[in-house]
Amino acid sequence: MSLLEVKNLSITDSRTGLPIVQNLSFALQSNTCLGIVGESGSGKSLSTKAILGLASPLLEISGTAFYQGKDLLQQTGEELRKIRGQRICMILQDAMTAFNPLEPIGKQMMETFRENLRIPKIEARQLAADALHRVHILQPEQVLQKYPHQLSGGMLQRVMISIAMMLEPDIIIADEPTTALDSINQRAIVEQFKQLRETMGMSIIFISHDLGVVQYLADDLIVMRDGECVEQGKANDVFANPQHEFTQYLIQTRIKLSDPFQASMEAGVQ
Ligand SMILES: Nc1ncnc2c1ncn2[C@@H]1O[C@H](COP(=O)(O)OP(=O)(O)OP(=O)(O)O)[C@@H](O)[C@H]1O
Repeated sequence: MSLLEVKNLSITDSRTGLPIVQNLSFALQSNTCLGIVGESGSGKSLSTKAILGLASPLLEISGTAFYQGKDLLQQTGEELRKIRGQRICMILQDAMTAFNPLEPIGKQMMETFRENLRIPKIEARQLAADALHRVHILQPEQVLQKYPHQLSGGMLQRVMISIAMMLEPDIIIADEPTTALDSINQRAIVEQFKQLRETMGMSIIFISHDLGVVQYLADDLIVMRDGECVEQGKANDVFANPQHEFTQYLIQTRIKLSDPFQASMEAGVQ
């Protein structure tokens, strides 16, 4: 049985009546990575946000998204908040917006752990330090004292991933987590996602423009254009033998854009 099964997800702008996403269906199996690629504005982010109840209330959402016997599209805000904190985590492209700029990173990590894992303060503090250690952040105690603006984008991404690691969700949805990073940081983050799956058994939905990264990480692939899925299948098959002309075009043109990532992979830079 699939961990998450989305059927006929459609999203319409209720102000204009215009469809934004149409009849998107996919299944996420446990301990696999599903890559979602497609051009900008094709509805990749919005589809996953809608599933988690994070889309604007001005959008009309229909279809089903079953997770553990529950249709996420029918849950209350409170139930979805619980699921988001504990079972399905979302990691955003711009890590800076995920943190409160006015509080140190460590305090924010502790609050997240205390709320979702129901552990005492002292344990939460230790967990925050352990979390940073897990993602190879040196001198974690010092980093815990820092405010978000004092850390680089790559570092904040790692912090977000480390929080997700400790919460041990079933699913991590990563929305272009490497787009804002240079190739060395990109490589490190991609390796961390790989580890999440391999060592912690999580399932990942990985949204990206970078076909090289997706090819490296994904087991299954969805290709979106103009709010519709134009092709889906096993990632290896799609990359080896793309059927839809849009996928062929993407693979021919976009794979070149991931040259810096490929080069860093070949050089073995960590
Ligand atoms: N609240 C909203 N109201 C109306 N339209 C919206 C809203 N949010 C997003 N859209 C539109 O939905 C479409 C899909 O946006 P989405 O962010 O999902 O694209 P995307 O494929 O993730 O693109 P990118 O790769 O640039 O992040 C876009 O045309 C966007 O303008």
